[in-house]
Amino acid sequence: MASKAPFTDSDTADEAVRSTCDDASICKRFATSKGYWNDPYIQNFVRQTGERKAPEINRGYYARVHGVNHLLDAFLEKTHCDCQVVSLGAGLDTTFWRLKGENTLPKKYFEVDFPMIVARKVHHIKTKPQLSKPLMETHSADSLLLDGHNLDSDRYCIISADLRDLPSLEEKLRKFHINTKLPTLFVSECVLVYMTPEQSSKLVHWVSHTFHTAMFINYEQVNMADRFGQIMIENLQRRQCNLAGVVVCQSLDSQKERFLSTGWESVNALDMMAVYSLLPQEDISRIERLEFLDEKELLQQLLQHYSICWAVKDTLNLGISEIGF
Ligand SMILES: C[S@@+](CC[C@H](N)C(=O)[O-])C[C@H]1O[C@@H](n2cnc3c(N)ncnc32)[C@H](O)[C@@H]1O
Repeated sequence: MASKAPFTDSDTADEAVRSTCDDASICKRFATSKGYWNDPYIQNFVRQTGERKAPEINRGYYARVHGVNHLLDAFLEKTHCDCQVVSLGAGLDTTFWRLKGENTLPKKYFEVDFPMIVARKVHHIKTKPQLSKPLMETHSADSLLLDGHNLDSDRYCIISADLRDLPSLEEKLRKFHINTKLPTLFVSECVLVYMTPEQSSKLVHWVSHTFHTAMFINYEQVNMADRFGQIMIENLQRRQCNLAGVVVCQSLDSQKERFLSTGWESVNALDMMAVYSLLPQEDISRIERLEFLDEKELLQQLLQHYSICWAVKDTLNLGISEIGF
């Protein structure tokens, strides 16, 4: 009889990486409860805990969510939603429901994460009408697949896969009818940093060589070689969370190089301090009135240690290389 593989270090390491999904959604839920932005869906995935988050954390998440959404919405506009979106390491993200509510859904919205995270997400979708109802509205045929490991419908698909296993990821995306000829946006938020540089390079190389017209938005750490960056690394290591790809997070140039060396036509990168200053200032004034911020310097340091990098390959000449802040 085949015996079950023993529990390994990599199981512990992957468990620590999966737990970052809860960090993100708990922080997003807290920030929305304070009024930083509106997300009526996230409460279905995470309960409000008594734990408070510091104002600089809330502002950091505001910049992250608005920065990524700004680029994502621009891509949907340029392609008139005649496109696909693939959210890598999507966790408990709620963007599908936002886009459904705003009537800007792409042709199909894909998400990928580890099987355990997908199982949790699918369970919430099955049991919460606020999540399942919009999904059913976008689904015409009676071929909705909803098992513990995947969800597939006309417009929304959640796939269990390990992003480090490219052949398996590709097979699953094709099984769920990804169309490599349709303009496709890939999004990752603090995901590639948990893979080795070789693994993330292979992934971004595969995207640029497989999709005719594509964009990749990557939000993650930057300037990690300084003292503040070292403290961030040590804090995560204390939770057994190893940043296997941290060498790519040394600078904006090293972030860009990952894409320039893998066949993308144009690449841009900004740290989140710059993004924060380029977001609509009327809304920034509103959120800055929500909570008193004592530690202005800490906010600055935090924002200088995260970045958005976006890369484009525009074979169809849709003008997506013009997208920016
Ligand atoms: C920091 S969380 C971000 C979640 C979500 N995108 C958000 O911003 O709310 C990172 C996510 O990436 C997933 N992830 C990391 N490495 C992965 C891998 N090799 N394969 C699949 N998912 C992975 C984790 O499980 C987790 O859900």
